[in-house]
Amino acid sequence: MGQAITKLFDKIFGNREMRVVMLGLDAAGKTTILYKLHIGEVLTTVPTIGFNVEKVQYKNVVFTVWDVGGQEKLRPLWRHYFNNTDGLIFVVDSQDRDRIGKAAAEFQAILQDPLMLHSAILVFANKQDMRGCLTPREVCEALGLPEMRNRKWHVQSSVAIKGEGLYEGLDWLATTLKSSNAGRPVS
Ligand SMILES: Nc1nc2c(ncn2[C@@H]2O[C@H](COP(=O)(O)OP(=O)(O)OP(=O)(O)O)[C@@H](O)[C@H]2O)c(=O)[nH]1
Ligand SMILES: [Mg+2]
Repeated sequence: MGQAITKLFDKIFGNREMRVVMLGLDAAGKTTILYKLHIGEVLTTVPTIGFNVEKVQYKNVVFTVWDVGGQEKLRPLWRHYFNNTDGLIFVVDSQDRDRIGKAAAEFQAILQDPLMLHSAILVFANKQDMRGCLTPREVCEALGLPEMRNRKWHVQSSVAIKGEGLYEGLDWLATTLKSSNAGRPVS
């Protein structure tokens, strides 16, 4: 009995490991976000060909974050990262008004993949420091999130180069994933 309670307690409050895939068009700021979270610094990035993967600990959740290159020719490869994914982080360059429609089309395509039907969705409306950018609400509407039923989603305003909004986003993801009992206990 005591053991069963301890196990239950661990399941709810113990450390958990979550697998997260971070996608978005090229130059949205994915790699900047990953390394700001991982080492606390802004690195000079080059366009990602392939992927970067790092572990990021937040509170008692260890996120394994896969940051996949967003150039057009690389996007068909995204689906290879969908398996066993607990959460999707979709990064939008809020200043790139010309390509918000393209970002929305790619976003909708990801969500329709059978492997992604149950993943929680965190959107970073990034580059909020840029003049004339779309507001987080505009990004939310452009992506079609308000019409989305039966999905857990959240739009977080961010400035990756200053680290603003990043931990707030992870906080939502950690809380949401834990409440749906996603992820695996850390062994
Ligand atoms: N002003 C501003 N620039 C940013 C912000 N976040 C990222 N950048 C810049 O945007 C450029 C692209 O950032 P990356 O992190 O390389 O973009 P990415 O999404 O990884 O791009 P791919 O690897 O090609 O898919 C870099 O010059 C970053 O410094 C931000 O919040 N504000
Ligand atoms: Mg990159």
